[in-house]
Amino acid sequence: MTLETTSESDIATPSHPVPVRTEDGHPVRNAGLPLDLGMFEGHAVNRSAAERRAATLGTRRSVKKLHQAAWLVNAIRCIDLTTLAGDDTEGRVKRLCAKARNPLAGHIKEELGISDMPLTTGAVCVYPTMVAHAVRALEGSGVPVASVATGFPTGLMPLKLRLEEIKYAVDEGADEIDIVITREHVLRQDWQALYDEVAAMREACGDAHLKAILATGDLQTLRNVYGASMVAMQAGADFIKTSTGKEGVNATLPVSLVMLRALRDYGAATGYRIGFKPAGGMKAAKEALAWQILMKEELGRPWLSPDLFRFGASSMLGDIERQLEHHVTGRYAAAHRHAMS
Ligand SMILES: O=C[C@H](O)COP(=O)(O)O
Repeated sequence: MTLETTSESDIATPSHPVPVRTEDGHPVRNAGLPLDLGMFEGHAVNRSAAERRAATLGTRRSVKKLHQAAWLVNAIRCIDLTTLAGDDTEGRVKRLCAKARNPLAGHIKEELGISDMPLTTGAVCVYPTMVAHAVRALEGSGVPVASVATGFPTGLMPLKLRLEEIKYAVDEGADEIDIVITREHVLRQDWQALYDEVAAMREACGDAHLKAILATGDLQTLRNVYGASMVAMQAGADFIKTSTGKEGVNATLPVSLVMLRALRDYGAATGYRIGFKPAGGMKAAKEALAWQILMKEELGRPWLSPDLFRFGASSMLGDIERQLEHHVTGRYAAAHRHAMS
């Protein structure tokens, strides 16, 4: 099974290359930079060009039918399987973790010829008080636990408490922390305040990786999206993420394109490879295809791996499994058969 498209571009050669992996094989973490407004102020974003570019992704037949199954299996590897609901319970988290360990039914894996492939989701993503349940349920699986923190989803809490929340989630065993930024800092163009808060959050994370949720649906302009992406990376974010899933508008392809261009520009300037996580509202397998095509065409093959790419989704896995079942049997299963995703 291969991941083929009609076109692909690799990230520009960085002017300051850094090693891609550490000696023990882990990706080198972004060390950040001092705040540098010159990297984004005055940067124009052409909304209609971004929308036109995004619109072609869903319509071009750039993933041939034969390869679609491989792309869908790859999407599973990159899902942060998520539950972020007010009525979350230990039982729900345990069921989600069981699905993360074993995301695809045995007969589908068998028909696809991947029975021996160790397939899991990229992570499980939960609220801080659910982290310990997830850590226990995922023990020995290698599936990381991600926790939202910092007053998710709005972030409107004193910074001291937001930093305490990060430390709590890390102490409970979270490997990754999905923080939210203060949207007002972006809307007021107070880049120093944004930089300082994300840098403090990165420090509070310690060894846990920081994913910076920009809540792009609240940021008003694509220029703000580009600036916020750049400042989050300068402050040391390991991933930039579009949305909480709770804004009026969540992940969209045009916004993702702007974030990826920022990520590419930051990579070209520093050599650091930053991850990207579109999140919120993605439910269909065809969306998993469109986003992966975007990643491959904008950044190249390394950004098709869970080290550098995640989907934040509570209900996309079910449709992916359904499409794969159709691929191998020619029939669609009822949606409730793949309910826990
Ligand atoms: O970070 C993940 C999102 O909260 C998931 O959003 P969703 O429930 O719309 O898939």
